[in-house]
Amino acid sequence: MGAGELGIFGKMKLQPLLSVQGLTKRYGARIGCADVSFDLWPGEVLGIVGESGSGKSTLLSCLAGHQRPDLGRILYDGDDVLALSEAAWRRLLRGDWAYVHQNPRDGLRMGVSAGGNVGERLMGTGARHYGAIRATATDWLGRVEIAADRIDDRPSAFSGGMQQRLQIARNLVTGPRLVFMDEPTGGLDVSVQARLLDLLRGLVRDLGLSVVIVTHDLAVVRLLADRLMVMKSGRVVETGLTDQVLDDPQHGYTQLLVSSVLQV
Ligand SMILES: Nc1ncnc2c1ncn2[C@@H]1O[C@H](COP(=O)(O)OP(=O)(O)OP(=O)(O)O)[C@@H](O)[C@H]1O
Repeated sequence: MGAGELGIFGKMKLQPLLSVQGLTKRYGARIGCADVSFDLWPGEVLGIVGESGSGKSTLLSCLAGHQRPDLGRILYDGDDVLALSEAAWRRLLRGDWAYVHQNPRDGLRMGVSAGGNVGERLMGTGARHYGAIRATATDWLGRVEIAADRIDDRPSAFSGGMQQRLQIARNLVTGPRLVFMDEPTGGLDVSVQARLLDLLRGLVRDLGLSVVIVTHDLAVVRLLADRLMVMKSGRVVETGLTDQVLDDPQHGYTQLLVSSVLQV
């Protein structure tokens, strides 16, 4: 293939969107996560599962820039994100990356209206026209099944499920390419969880999102994740296609996890 032909393809799908190599984070003598490596391809959903204390949150917080790993590399679109300038980091976090917290209060501004929560993130990427921002916010509230007449209400007046859907709208309004999710359905009633999962699945599919999702709930990854990574004591013990791992687990720990013998 000549150089001209390569140019046609550019960066498109020739490299992973996210490439993680040897990521390690210790808390003193204790291991948070150790030597974690994986690639995430555009449009792929990777589920990270494991019992409490297995290192899922540590890994996610290092990936999303909430903590700095002790060792390892994180490449996003080929760029070393640990070497980015502050300004470049902020740009990434404002638009291209999104983070859905387990507790919507951690991802929303509770004193700002629902429309303001969505509009604020849009403004962070340069949107300035009030009418256009409000129209986009209204559209996004609709996409997460929040009635347009709630646009001026504060999230504190919303149910837990609505707050979580609003947090999702706030995150996705900028059209991020990479979304981190930390137990997005945790702490919700079972029926609310089912509706949220359905919504998330539709959005992920329609928008072609690349997602890293951490959960202890295997039903969540069964529905959402293309591929699974199983963690134990900070290390990856098994990876594979979701159905393969759940239906035919190879590692003893995964077998326990799947048979629900482990308290996760
Ligand atoms: N801030 C911290 N200081 C010290 N040790 C920590 C800290 N955060 C996590 N750890 C330790 O790191 C290891 C991994 O914990 P982590 O919270 O990442 O696991 P997890 O799989 O996300 O668990 P959970 O599902 O309960 O959140 C555990 O041994 C934990 O005690």
